[in-house]
Amino acid sequence: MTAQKDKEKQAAAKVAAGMIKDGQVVGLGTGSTAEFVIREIALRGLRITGVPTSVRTARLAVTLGIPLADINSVEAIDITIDGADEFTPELYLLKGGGGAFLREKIVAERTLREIIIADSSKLVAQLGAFRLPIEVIPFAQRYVEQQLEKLGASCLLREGFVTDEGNRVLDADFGLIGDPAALALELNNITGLVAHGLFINLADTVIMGKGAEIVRFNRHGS
Ligand SMILES: O=C(CO)[C@H](O)[C@H](O)COP(=O)(O)O
Repeated sequence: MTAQKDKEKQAAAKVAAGMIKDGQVVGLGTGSTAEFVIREIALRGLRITGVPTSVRTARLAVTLGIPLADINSVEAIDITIDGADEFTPELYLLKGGGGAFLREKIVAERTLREIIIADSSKLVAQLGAFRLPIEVIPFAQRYVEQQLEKLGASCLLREGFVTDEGNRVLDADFGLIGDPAALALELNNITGLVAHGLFINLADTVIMGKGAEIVRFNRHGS
């Protein structure tokens, strides 16, 4: 199963790498799927400047000889390739299994094209089988938990995990999420909640490996 998933991830990564042009500023995602595209960029000798979404990704890129830029030194990011834990055909994403979703979301907000690559297990009709990651500043942990409980979630603290920004992650179970856009707005209003893993209207395209095929999903109007 894992071998099949890896083949699908790799096939999607190859297609995504083919969308990158020399000279571009490229957002580099985090996770096992994103790793395939980072390796593919190095393998093809693409002359890009990478903007990493995590310390983990930065380390991998440096090891592979990919030049990096600080996000605050670039005016725009041409294209970003990242993974997701779940996505719907409408291109709502649930991200953050790897805990890098705050930086991933900032990079996604700043990129001209957000491309998500995935194996076929990530496609769902409704988000929420995967717990929703929520990044909180340590001081607000209990307060945010209480607010999430009021919204119907049960939370698990990701034990022993600290984000690249020094924060904690709560993995929240909301059950299946009927209206991700509405939930995202509610979460955005909680003080001390730094980021959540719902990506609404951020992905332009999902490239999914499915067996020997590649299936593309495009956001309406993008
Ligand atoms: O959001 C993420 C990290 O914060 C990853 O994209 C997501 O967890 C998917 O990971 P993988 O490609 O290993 O399945």
